[in-house]
Amino acid sequence: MISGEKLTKVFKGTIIHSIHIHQVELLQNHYIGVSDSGVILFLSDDDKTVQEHLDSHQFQRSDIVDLGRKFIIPGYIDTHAHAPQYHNAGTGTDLPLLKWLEKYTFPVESKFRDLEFAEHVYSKVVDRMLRNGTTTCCYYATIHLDASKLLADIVSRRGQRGFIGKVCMDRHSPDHYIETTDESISNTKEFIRVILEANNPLVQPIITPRFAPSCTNTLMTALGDLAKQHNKVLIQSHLSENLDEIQWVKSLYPDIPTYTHVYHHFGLLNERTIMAHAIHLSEDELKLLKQTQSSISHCPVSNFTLTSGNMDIRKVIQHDIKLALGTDISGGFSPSILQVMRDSIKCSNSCSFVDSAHKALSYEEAFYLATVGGSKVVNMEHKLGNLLPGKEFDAQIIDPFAPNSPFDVFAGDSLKDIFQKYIFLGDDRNISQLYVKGTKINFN
Ligand SMILES: Nc1nc2[nH]cnc2c(=O)[nH]1
Ligand SMILES: [Zn+2]
Repeated sequence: MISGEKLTKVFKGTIIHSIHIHQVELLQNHYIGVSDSGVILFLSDDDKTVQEHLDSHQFQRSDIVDLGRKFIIPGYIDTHAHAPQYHNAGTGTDLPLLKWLEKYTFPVESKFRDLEFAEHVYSKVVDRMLRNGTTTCCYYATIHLDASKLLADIVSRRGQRGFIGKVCMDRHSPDHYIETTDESISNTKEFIRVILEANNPLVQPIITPRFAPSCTNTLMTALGDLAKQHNKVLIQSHLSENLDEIQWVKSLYPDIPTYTHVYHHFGLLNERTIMAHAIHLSEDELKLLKQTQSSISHCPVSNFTLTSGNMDIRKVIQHDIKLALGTDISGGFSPSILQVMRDSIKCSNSCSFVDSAHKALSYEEAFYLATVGGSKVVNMEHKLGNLLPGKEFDAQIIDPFAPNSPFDVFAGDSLKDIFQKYIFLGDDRNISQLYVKGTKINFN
């Protein structure tokens, strides 16, 4: 038992979560108890054990919430999303990365100097992410300090867990959307200071060089130094997404062997680093990511939409690189990690068409990546990812029989069938309740 904690919530019914990449546990007739501080105190189907917990906390059996035909799963972890780009989600899907950045993305991001506009879009994106079951999100904001603070504030007010990055870009960017090197460094320092001082354990800063081409060597060096100084703060960037981008990096750094080595050169690869996309990596680059304990955020919806390519997920898993999923709003058009899970399976299926040795990703593995995988990538596997005792209760109550549910359950369907139908066909209509650290989120 975890001492000193007051038991405030007990649910009885089906709990579904991952322990290992190949294994989803479907636990029926279980009890899960949550403390007032949002920590899971027990998860058990043993009557005697449960009764002892209830007795020691003087918790009345009549206060146990029976889940009925609903089930509890962990909240989803989106390890790569651009909050300002939510404004464009579902549009501008006709261009590859570099043209897409120039035509659609930089123009919309530049509008976030206007705090009223920022408040409007940021409130919508955080609500939309929560509505889709994302309890933790790694957000890129924009270059604007005030709007980035505002995003952190909105995430905090709505009760989501978030890593918020003020984007850094001091070169190769349009005149209307660029910062000086000094501004980028001093505003990043200020942003980190303000977020850390706010002292909300759910909301953390994340160091965010947009990608190597948009940061000068001076800026990259300063961000590497900052990462060393703040040795708990995560780092996020983009890596090897598009062939033209890779060529560009090669021309900028002819003396550095690979794109991945560029980040390493500036001290930006370590166990706190999340690299989005990482599609076209060589063996040496995969080895470097593993050696530095850096992570990959796999963003297949975006990779299909921007025609960036198929990441070979099996290769990444075989290299034992920390791996999770990202929506990459709005390169990816969907805010739903369920959609990302489905596209990760499709991407892997299509890898198997050209490589018969490629074992396609299962839905169980995709679910693991969306939950436990995410927790490892944000270095919070001791607190998040599944519903084991001692972890924090970031959870979704899923109702497969919700009114207007997008799928049907038939008499012969097993629990496993129902869960699989939810993974492939479910959506926000199936989310009955959402919790972050034991606190129920009110949907707007
Ligand atoms: N998908 C994606 N790739 C990028 N590379 C640099 N910036 C971006 C971005 O905003 N989205
Ligand atoms: Zn991105």
